[in-house]
Amino acid sequence: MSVDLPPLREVIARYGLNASKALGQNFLLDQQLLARIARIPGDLQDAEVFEVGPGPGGLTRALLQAGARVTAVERDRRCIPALAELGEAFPGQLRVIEDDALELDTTRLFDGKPHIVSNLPYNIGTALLVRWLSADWLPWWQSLTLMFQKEVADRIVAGTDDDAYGRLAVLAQWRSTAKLAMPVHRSAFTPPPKVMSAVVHITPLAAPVQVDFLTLERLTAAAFGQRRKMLRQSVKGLSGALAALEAVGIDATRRAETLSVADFTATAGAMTA
Ligand SMILES: C[S@@+](CC[C@H](N)C(=O)[O-])C[C@H]1O[C@@H](n2cnc3c(N)ncnc32)[C@H](O)[C@@H]1O
Repeated sequence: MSVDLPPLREVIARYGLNASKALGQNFLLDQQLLARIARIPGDLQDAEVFEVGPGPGGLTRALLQAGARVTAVERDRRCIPALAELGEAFPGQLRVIEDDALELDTTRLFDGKPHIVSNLPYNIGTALLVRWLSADWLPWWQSLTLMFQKEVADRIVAGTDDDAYGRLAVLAQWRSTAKLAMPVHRSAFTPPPKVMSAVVHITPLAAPVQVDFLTLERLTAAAFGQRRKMLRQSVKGLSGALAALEAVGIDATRRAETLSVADFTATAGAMTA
């Protein structure tokens, strides 16, 4: 849809949206880049999208222009009038909620399963991701398209051969496919952050193994908490972990980083069997 909108810099100036470091505000203003991010989840015509931290609304515009129905949660009250103005240009397509995304109950917000698309505030990005990965057995979302610091993105998509492989990779990949969709240079942001960024695209596997998420979280926290130690040392304080390793035939003298995602799910499964 082609709608005439004021340049984002003008919106920022008009509503006095000076970037706040405490709120992790690094805005994206390049509409072409934003349109590319909005294309990552696929065709969004009439799709439900959940966005955390719309700020002045750059990514929100791109999502609305792609035909999505967007529910956006923003903690910074200064952004709300700018977003209300944006909503007027796309009647019936934008719902803005002023709240802290960490406090918001998303269970009753959507009719179907939304795509979650966000340029996340870096300070809460990992916490939100782990929550979205853990919420239910069958996720309440269709896909996640999320901007992270490049170093965090690498940890999410890492395979066993990568230095970045660890707890986050296992939690992201045990029932999903996680891919690096797009690197984003620090100069694309206003103000530019110190580090590079990347967009990660996560989609649920069609037929994942069933595992208790909390058990998997505890197992990976213990195993990677002391990643250079043998498993028999690192997980010995975790009830049932050593017996589970033996039950699934994993040698406890191995280190956590040598176990595949499937090894972790099998062990967590044996711990709760
Ligand atoms: C990295 S900026 C992204 C802004 C905009 N989406 C863009 O791409 O230019 C992160 C946004 O998240 C908002 N934010 C920070 N903490 C939040 C929280 N706990 N809940 C909701 N929004 C939050 C900030 O105010 C900011 O607008």
